[in-house]
Amino acid sequence: METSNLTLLILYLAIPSLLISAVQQILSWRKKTTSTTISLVGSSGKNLKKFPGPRQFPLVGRIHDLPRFGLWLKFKEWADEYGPIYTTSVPDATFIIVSDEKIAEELLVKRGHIYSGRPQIRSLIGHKEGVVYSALMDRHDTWKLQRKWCHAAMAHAHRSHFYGHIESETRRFLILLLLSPDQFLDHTREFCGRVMSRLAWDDATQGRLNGESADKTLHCMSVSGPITNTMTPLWGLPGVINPWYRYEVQRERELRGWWLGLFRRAKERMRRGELPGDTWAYRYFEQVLNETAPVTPGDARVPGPDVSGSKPKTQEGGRGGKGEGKEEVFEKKDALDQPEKDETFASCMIGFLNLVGVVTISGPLKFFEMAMALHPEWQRKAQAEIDEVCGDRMPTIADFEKLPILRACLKETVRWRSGVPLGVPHQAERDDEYRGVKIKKGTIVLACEWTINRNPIKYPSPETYNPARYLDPSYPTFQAPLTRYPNFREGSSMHSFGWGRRTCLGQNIVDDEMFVFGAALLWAFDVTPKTCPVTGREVPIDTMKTNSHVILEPVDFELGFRVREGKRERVLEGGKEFFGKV
Ligand code: HEM
Repeated sequence: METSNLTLLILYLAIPSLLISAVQQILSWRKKTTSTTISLVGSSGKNLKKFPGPRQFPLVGRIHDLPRFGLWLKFKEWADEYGPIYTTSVPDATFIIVSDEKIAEELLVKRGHIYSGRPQIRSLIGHKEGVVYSALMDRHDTWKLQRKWCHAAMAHAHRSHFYGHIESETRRFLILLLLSPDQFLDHTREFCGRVMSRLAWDDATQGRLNGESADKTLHCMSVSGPITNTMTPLWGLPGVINPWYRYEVQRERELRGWWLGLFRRAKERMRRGELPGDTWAYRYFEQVLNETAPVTPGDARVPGPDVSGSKPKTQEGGRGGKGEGKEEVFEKKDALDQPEKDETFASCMIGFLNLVGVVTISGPLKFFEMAMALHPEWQRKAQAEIDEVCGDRMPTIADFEKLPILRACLKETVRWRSGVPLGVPHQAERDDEYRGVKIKKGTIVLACEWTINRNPIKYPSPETYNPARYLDPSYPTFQAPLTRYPNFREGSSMHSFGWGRRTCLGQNIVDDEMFVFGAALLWAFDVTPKTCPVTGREVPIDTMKTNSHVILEPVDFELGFRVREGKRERVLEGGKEFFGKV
């Protein structure tokens, strides 16, 4: 059948479902109008308040002028018009959009016991229930177990500064940049994918796939993704004529199968005593052997105590753990024969942690590369600092305290071009009232990061890329001592990582990974805009051109990377671990 015929057939079949949904909408709208009218007149006879916001239209709310791409820009425009808290709606959902840190704090942190659910993303199957995407689950036992485990695993790895994986992958990245600078966007994302895959399974070869898979998943969960995320009634079409549903079933099956395969391969290596101790998989299997691993809720076994303080199985700078405790592992190997549902639970828990850590970091790193090219004055300041501290050796996390200018450049990058510009939506788990306004269970509360980052009082001249905000005491975001601040774990501007019970679990690795990558890049290379070989002019960079997922990466821009004097040999030397003699 030709595509156009197929489209006609789909539309033809979709019409009854859309009509039914429209009738349902009218009925529920009438019901809502009546109850809203009643609730607007309180027992005292006074009108009750409601939040300001754009005028809502019957059936559609404001769906017609919510762009599928760059939604945060529209939310900022409305914030300028309606203030720091306003309401809007689309069919099936009411939103409260918050653009002020204090209000977000009051709702999402102080009232975290109410506002910590996650709203339904239409095209992502069963995400609220679990077990696949912990960041998108409602606040139930599966989420609690996964969050607790991931939190402890991340904290444990951070104490060893991620076992040197970041430095080692950075050395590989630098050599790739030397060899094929035009592919810097791919190299940057692959770097992030490899760090995560090493941490998860000791399998860096999955790094590229990790990025691609994260990209596909993000597409499916974004407003800009499948049309069924906005035209939600289409999701109700029967499976045979529902290409979006069929695609999603297949995609999720592949994702889970891939994670389970990696999990089982790691388990086999654990049985043979060959899995390094510097991986999250090792940590989990060790807990299974000690019967303290978290298991699927409802399982007869109860999860044991948090074992994050257990002795690390790595040695400084080395792989460690290989073969350690080998005999004991063999003796107890039957304990690793788990029910499939426990394997699914654990493989998704580790798999998702590994997936979420790829583009969340590669987006900000790509923006950092862009910012350095556009602001050579800041690049030079950061390089002067790096040269003084590190000289001929590549920077490592040990240089953290001594490189505040570099840290300020990184921190300002995440403010200037947010990686998660909408924030991640929270959902009211029950009815509530805030500042005299009733908020219904199910309302979606969005603290819009893009707008919060543009508060002119906290961030004067917010559109300007200005790392001095974190270095100069005259700015409201400055914090001392500069040996410690700015960073991505604490202090000012932590709103970038979300709120309350759902706060990001990746802050530690963001802090280490962005620091080492940024410092090493500027140590080895000068980053410039690209010069067109034909015209000799600079190729313009559109700093707003990004994908439009919930997590942003800049796209379609070119840069030049010139190895700095005396650094070529050093870079080649550092890459030997991966490439031998290049
Ligand atoms: C600059 C990079 C990053 C930014 C800006 C960021 C931001 C965020 C935000 C805004 C949320 C939602 C918080 C909320 O709902 O209020 C979140 C959640 C989360 N992040 Fe990150 N993130 C980053 C990197 C990472 C990394 C590298 C990892 C893991 C390796 C990670 C793991 C998570 C997880 C697991 C959640 C879900 C928490 C939950 O729902 O319980 N993030 N992050």
